[in-house]
Amino acid sequence: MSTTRTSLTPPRDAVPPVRHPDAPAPGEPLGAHYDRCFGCGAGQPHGLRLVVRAGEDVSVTAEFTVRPEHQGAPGLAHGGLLATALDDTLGALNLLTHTISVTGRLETDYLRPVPVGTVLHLRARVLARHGRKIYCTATGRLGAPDGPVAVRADALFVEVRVEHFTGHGRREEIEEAMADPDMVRRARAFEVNP
Ligand SMILES: CCCCC/C=C\C/C=C\C/C=C\C/C=C\CCCC(=O)SCCNC(=O)CCNC(=O)[C@H](O)C(C)(C)COP(=O)(O)OP(=O)(O)OC[C@H]1O[C@@H](n2cnc3c(N)ncnc32)[C@H](O)[C@@H]1OP(=O)(O)O
Repeated sequence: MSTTRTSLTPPRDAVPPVRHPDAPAPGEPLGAHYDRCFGCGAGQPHGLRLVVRAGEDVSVTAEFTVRPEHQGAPGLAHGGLLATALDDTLGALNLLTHTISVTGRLETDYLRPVPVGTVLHLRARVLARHGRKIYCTATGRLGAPDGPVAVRADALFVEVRVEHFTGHGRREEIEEAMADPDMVRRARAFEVNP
């Protein structure tokens, strides 16, 4: 892979994103894309347990409460975990567009420290799409949806087929996921999305 692909600015002929007609209404919880996801899964005891909701247009909101196990310095959240929270919130946009895409590039700005105990209010939205490339952006605000911005990210997600997971994931987790009819139904439904 080339290491020179740095632009996160959508090209001129990128198209606006489309919210899928079956996407949950604004304010509705989106649930986890995978129960054992480190970001949003309820079945992941060590995870961030993000609570994600559909937003307006092609956007989502999420809340993340910073716990003591998330520290990088005394009393402050670890930057990598904050990037994870942004990444997972961006990933939840898949549930609005009915697309399966993965992070290709994530560029994060850390603007303010985030103390333990903070509720970080995250918002992500898709800016544009160009072929398989999905350009999106996210912010994390301290304490309230209109609080000061502590972290932000621009990202490029790349659409993949379900074989991305079945071909690369460890066999035992893939078999477990394939045994879950909801998971398989969702994956297939997303794949036929034009
Ligand atoms: C039963 C199984 C169920 C499976 C699940 C089903 C349903 C769930 C539904 C949704 C949930 C889906 C995902 C999870 C969501 C959230 C979790 C948070 C998000 C993550 O945490 S997700 C993990 C981290 N993520 C990775 O683990 C990716 C590793 N990586 C790769 O797998 C490849 O690298 C890939 C696929 C990215 C590309 O590979 P590829 O071979 O398919 O495509 P290619 O390289 O040709 O790129 C195509 C075009 O993207 C441009 N491009 C690519 N990479 C770029 C970069 N870095 N910078 C700038 N541009 C880039 C190229 O320049 C080209 O552009 P152009 O078309 O203009 O030439």
